[in-house]
Order: sequence, then C-alpha cells, then structure tokens
Amino acid sequence: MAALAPPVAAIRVAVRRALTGLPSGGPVLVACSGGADSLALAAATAFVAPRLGRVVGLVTVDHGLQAGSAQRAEAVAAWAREAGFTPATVVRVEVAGRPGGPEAAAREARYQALTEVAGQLGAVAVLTGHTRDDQAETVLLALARGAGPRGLAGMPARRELSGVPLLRPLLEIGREQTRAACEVLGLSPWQDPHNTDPSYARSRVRADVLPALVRALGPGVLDNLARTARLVAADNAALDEVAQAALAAARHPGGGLRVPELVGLAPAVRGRVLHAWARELGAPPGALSYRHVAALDALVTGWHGQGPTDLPGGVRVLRRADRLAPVGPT
Ligand SMILES: Nc1ncnc2c1ncn2[C@@H]1O[C@H](COP(=O)(O)OP(=O)(O)OP(=O)(O)O)[C@@H](O)[C@H]1O
Repeated sequence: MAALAPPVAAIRVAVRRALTGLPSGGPVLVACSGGADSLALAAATAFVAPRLGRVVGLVTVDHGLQAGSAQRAEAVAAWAREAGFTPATVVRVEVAGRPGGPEAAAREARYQALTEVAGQLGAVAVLTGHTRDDQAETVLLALARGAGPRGLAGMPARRELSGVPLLRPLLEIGREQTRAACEVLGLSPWQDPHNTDPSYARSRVRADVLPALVRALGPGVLDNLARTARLVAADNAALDEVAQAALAAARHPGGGLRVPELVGLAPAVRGRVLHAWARELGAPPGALSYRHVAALDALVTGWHGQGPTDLPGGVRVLRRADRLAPVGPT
C-alpha cells in the first residue's frame, strides 16, 4: 500500500484533534469556499468524521459578487455530495447594503449564513480553513496598525459563533500543505481573484511582504509569527481573567465604576477593565479603539475636570467625583 502523502496526513491529524471532544449529536459543518484551504479541510473532514462516528455537512456561501459565483458554489456542493457530505448546501447571501467595506460586508453576511445553517442543523461545530499563513498575515497586519495584544493574538483556534463553536483546525498547517494535499487528492481548487487583488492590504501582505520576510529571514518566519499569536493569546486569556475580577471589584453599588479602585491597577489590567466595561455599556467591540480606551483612562489617571468621553454606539461616560458613570440613554 502506498504511504499516505505527508500533507494529507498532517491535515487529517489536525482535523481529528479538532473534532475530538466535541459533544455528540448534530453534524460538524465545514465552511468551504472551494479554495485550496477549505477544500483540503473538507476532504480531511469527510475522511476523519465518519471514523469518529460523526455526520459531516458542508456549506458554501455564494456572495453573488463575481460573475460565475453561483456555478462555483454549485460545483463545490456537487463535489461535496459525491464526497459524502449530508447536507451539502449552497447559501446565497446579499452583501449590498451592509455596513463597512465590501470585504467586511461579505464576511458578516457569510458568518450570518453559517450561523443560521448551523442552527437549523443543530451542528456541534463549524469548521473553517484558515491556515498558519492566514494567521501570519493577521499578526503582521495587526503589528502594522499598532494593535495591542488582542490584535497580535490573531485568530483563535476556537470561538463561539452565536452559541456554536467555530473551529479553525488548520491554524498550524501551511498553505503550501493545503495546495499539496489538493494536488495529491486530485482536487481542483477555485482561485479567489480577491486573494490576489492588490487593492486589499491582506493580498499585498500575502504577495509581497511575507515572501520578502521569508527571503530575508528564512522560512521559519511563518511558523514563528503563528507562534507569537499563540503565546500572546495565552497571556491575553490570563490577563482577561485578572481584569474580570478587577472589574467586579471596581463596581460602584449605585452603578458605574469607582475611580480609586481603578487607579491602583496596572495599566494593562485597567485598559482591559475599561474595554470590557465599555462593551458592557453597549460600545460595539469592532469599533472600540485604542483611542477610546485611552480617553476613558484619562478620566481616571489624567483627571482635570474634562467633559464626558464619547464611545462608539452612542455611549457617553462622565466622571463625577470618584465615580465613572454612563450618561444619557445607553
Ligand atoms: N464563500 C464561502 N463559503 C463558505 N465558506 C467560506 C467562503 N469563503 C470563505 N469561507 C471560509 O472562511 C475561510 C477563510 O476564508 P478566506 O477567504 O479568508 O481565506 P482563504 O485562505 O482564501 O481560504 P480558502 O482557500 O479556503 O478560500 C475559508 O477557509 C472557509 O472555511
């Protein structure tokens, strides 16, 4: 018997690890664009899941943004039915009219569709094909925009998507491995033209920045950037726990936060407390920036009688004596 090709084996191992320990019951659902990463993920899941006694479904989202997108989606679904996915579903979404740029709007529409299908099927997890290379790009983009640890932690291997776990089993698998696996398995991935469109910062990082880093610093750079993300994520988790306890201790019985409790905190913890509190007040996390948290922090550490701080989502915070409190309708 021919030996199993190493990229195919590595991807199956990664998928098996991700599926192990999931609750029994509903299917696992692969989100597949038809690109090499999610096609390799889908092929591995179709192999691994039944051996773990699990049903596997597949969803491909048609964003309707490119000519031929409906045929592309149908082709992915047709392959998936052959490969044993039940169900293999195409979901058409409407991207126009959503807030943010086209990329953000497409992502929001996609995750909404994935959540809905997962809910309808009672799926125990949704799997996406983000790779180590996607993670390295995410970390570099975060560094370049001056992100804090939350950004440098990149994408988590697991997060909740409206109550369903979203898993990224391939975060330690290189893109060249997914390409190679598709080739070995005789799969023909779809090439998303967005991935090479230089008007996207991520495409420029992919095409120019990472290859230049690898040439200058060696091939370990990709693994190293992904490792940085994992290390920072672990530190974040610990600091977030400390911050949760500090937030609880700082609450004023009449609402808001007690300033003296905040002053004594380490700046890294206080920033997290204020960030968490701002989210609690209704500021959307995606819109809450360093600048907003710094303005809240100034109410604590740079107090000179300044007026209220405006946060995204129409949230306003005022300092009154030794207390931070939201003002107006929140
Ligand atoms: N149209 C889609 N339908 C279903 N899932 C999708 C779709 N587009 C992206 N995804 C999921 O999100 C993941 C990340 O997609 P993204 O386009 O950011 O990266 P990518 O590296 O181009 O991935 P791929 O090679 O799988 O397209 C994909 O691996 C896939 O799991």
